[in-house]
Amino acid sequence: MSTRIAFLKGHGTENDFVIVPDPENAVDLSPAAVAALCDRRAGIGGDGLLHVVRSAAHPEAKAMASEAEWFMDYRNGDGSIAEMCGNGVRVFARYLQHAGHVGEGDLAVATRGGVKAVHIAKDGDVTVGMGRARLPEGEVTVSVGERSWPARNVNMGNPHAVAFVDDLAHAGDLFTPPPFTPAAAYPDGVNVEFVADRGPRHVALRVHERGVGETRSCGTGACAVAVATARRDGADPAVTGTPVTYTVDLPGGRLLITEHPDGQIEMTGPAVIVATGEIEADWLENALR
Ligand SMILES: N[C@@H](CCC[C@H](N)C(=O)O)C(=O)O
Repeated sequence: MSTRIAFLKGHGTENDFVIVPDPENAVDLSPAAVAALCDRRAGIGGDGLLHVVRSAAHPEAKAMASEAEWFMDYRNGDGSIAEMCGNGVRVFARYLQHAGHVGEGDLAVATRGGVKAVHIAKDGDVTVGMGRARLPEGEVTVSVGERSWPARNVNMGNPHAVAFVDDLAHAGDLFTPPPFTPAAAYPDGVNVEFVADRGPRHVALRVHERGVGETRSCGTGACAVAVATARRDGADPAVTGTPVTYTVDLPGGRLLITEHPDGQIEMTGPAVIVATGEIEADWLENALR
């Protein structure tokens, strides 16, 4: 008889994830297995996968176990590993609540980008403390087809290139990675955000996610965009002593990003569990042949 592996499906502003609860880290999730599960036609489908493991049971998270019981082992849809996923943390927290591991209020989640403070509000929104942005110096250029734009290099634990455009349609087809220069700016690839103004402290973006393609939302991308836009507009909370909040519209919904005077960034938005099910282990084995 075929064994089955429990899974859930969830999304945060339509950045969607296959969720695999595996407290003792017993499920073998090779890059090929993750890519098969995230395949939208032959698998379950998702931009990425959230492997839910007790921190104490994962070699990369053991050191964080005293601060955070659960580790978000995040994978991109192509099976690659990323340092951080902002929407993923919110959906991960929603899963922990759904499974009865935590209630509303505050919790800590271990990630490859460190321990993140999360708040599950009564109204359903989930806020995550994303840490500080790093803004490496240097000129970066990104291209789509014949067009090129200067971009701001912003690191939110994972790398981003933020380009301001007049019209989001100019970014064209973002399924394939937009080429960038210089190559040395992003030795491990990059997430690319195209941003257009919508009003005071209000922007809209489209994104190509490294290891995925064009997605309908990217949490770290929204944070990178808020910081890049604030600096472009001459707003730096570290200088003024006043927090700055940007409304960021993405194809899949809206995120609110606040940067505090100490540089800490908070992101708030929805996180939804859509379905629960079982993966046929035989199917997965065959898919990997
Ligand atoms: N969707 C995520 C970002 C996921 C990681 C990214 N594709 C990378 O490779 O860095 C988010 O919500 O932040």
